[in-house]
Amino acid sequence: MPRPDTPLIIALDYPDLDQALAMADRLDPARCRVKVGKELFTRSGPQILEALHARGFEVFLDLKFHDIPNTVAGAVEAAADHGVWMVNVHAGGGRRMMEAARERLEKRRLPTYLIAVTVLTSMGREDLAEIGVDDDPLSQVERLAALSQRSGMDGVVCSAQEATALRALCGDTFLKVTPGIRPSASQGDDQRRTLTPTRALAAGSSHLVIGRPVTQASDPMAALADIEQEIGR
Ligand SMILES: O=C(O)c1cc(=O)[nH]c(=O)n1[C@@H]1O[C@H](COP(=O)(O)O)[C@@H](O)[C@H]1O
Repeated sequence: MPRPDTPLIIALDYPDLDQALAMADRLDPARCRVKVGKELFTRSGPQILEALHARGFEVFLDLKFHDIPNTVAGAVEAAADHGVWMVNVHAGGGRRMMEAARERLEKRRLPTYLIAVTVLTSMGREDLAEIGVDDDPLSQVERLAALSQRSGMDGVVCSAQEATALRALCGDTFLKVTPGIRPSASQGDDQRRTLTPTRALAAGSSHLVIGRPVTQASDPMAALADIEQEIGR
């Protein structure tokens, strides 16, 4: 099946397999990718990946691994063995952790994209101060993105607010996967650093991760169609 030519990744943030697949069955694998996160994977296990692959979806397994290098390398290898399109780690785990993960994929020639989370989009300057980072989110994102690139990552997770700066710092081909996408009319929820789909793409996001604005909409398909129309797809 050809790779979908779309920046959209729909976050299947549901508490069980049935609800996640009910949503997936309404989506078109030619028009979006899907993301499986911590809640769904912890409840359903790898069978959700098999079910989504059987439906033709490319899957971003978002488990944000953050542990010692050997443990993360093994976890990333396990994810890649499930055939996922993309997997992520926390850049805060450091260079040796990211390099170990990259080396493990290289050794097995596994094609899964490996990206690193910089600063969660739910965090603002005050949240960073509380964990001892006395800096603005942009500076910390730039620092961690540069480290991620040096450590062999294919890209980062960041907010779209930082995408333009990262394009200048890390180049066009370095992936900028951006959650915190909020169509103008909808709410921010627990997100702090948000942008609309159109502005996110204009800023240089390579992929838009969208959850609640679609999954919690009264008519999810209409919400998705609005977003596709907004970004000209
Ligand atoms: O790695 C992620 O996907 C991620 C990183 C981040 O910094 N912020 C963030 O929101 N996410 C994920 O992106 C999705 C955003 O969902 P909504 O806020 O509902 O659109 C959730 O599944 C989050 O777990």
